Amino acid sequence: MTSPTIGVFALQGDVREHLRALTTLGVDAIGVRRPEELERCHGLIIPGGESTTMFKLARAFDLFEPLQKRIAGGMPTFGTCAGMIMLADRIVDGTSDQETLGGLDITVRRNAFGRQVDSFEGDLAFEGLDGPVHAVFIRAPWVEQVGAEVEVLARVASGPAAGRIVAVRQGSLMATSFHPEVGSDTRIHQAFVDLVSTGDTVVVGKER
Ligand SMILES: NC(=O)CC[C@H](N)C(=O)O
Repeated sequence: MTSPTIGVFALQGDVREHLRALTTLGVDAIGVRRPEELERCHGLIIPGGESTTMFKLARAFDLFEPLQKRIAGGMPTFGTCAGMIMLADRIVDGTSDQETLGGLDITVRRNAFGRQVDSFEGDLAFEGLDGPVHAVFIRAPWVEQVGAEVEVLARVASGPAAGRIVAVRQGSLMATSFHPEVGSDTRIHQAFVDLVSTGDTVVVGKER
C-alpha cells in the first residue's frame, strides 16, 4: 500500500493536532465522525480527550460497534491517552465500570499520575526510535498490567512514577499514555504510518 488513508476519531479530543502530524508525513488524513468515514480508513488514531465522553459519543453516533468490529478485524489503531483507555481490555480507576472498545490485552489506570495539577513532561526512551522522546502527560493513564502478547515500548524514566509503562504495542494496535501529537516530533506517528503501510513497524523489543 503506497498511500494509506488514516482516520482520526473526531467526535471529541485533540483531533486537529493528530491530523496535522499525519498531513506533515504526507498521509491522506481524515476526521472520522460517521461509519462511512471509518470505512474509508486503513488505520485509525484515537486521540486524547475524555474517555467517558468519547464512549458516550461513539454510542450516540453509531460508531461504537463499527469501531469494535474494525479493531477486532485487525485495522491498525493507535490510541493516545484517552485513546489508550478506549483500546484497553480493562480499566481500573477505583470508581467506574466504564466499558471499552478493547483489543489491547492491558489494564490501564485512569488519571494514574494524579488529577489536573499532575500533568507533566519528561524525556523517555522509546523502543525502536533513535534518541529520546519528549513526552507530555495530561491527566494520563498508565498501564498497570500487560498480557503475554504485549510489547512494552516505553516507561517513565524518572521521578515518583519511574518504571511505569506508558507505551505498548500488540499486533496492529499501539497506545501511548502521553501526547506525541504535541510539538513537532513526528517519529511516533511515522512508526504508526509504517505499521499501517506495511503491517509492521520498526523493530521493537519484547518485554513483559
Ligand atoms: N489527556 C487525556 O486524554 C486525558 C484522559 C482522561 N483523563 C480520561 O480518563 O479519559
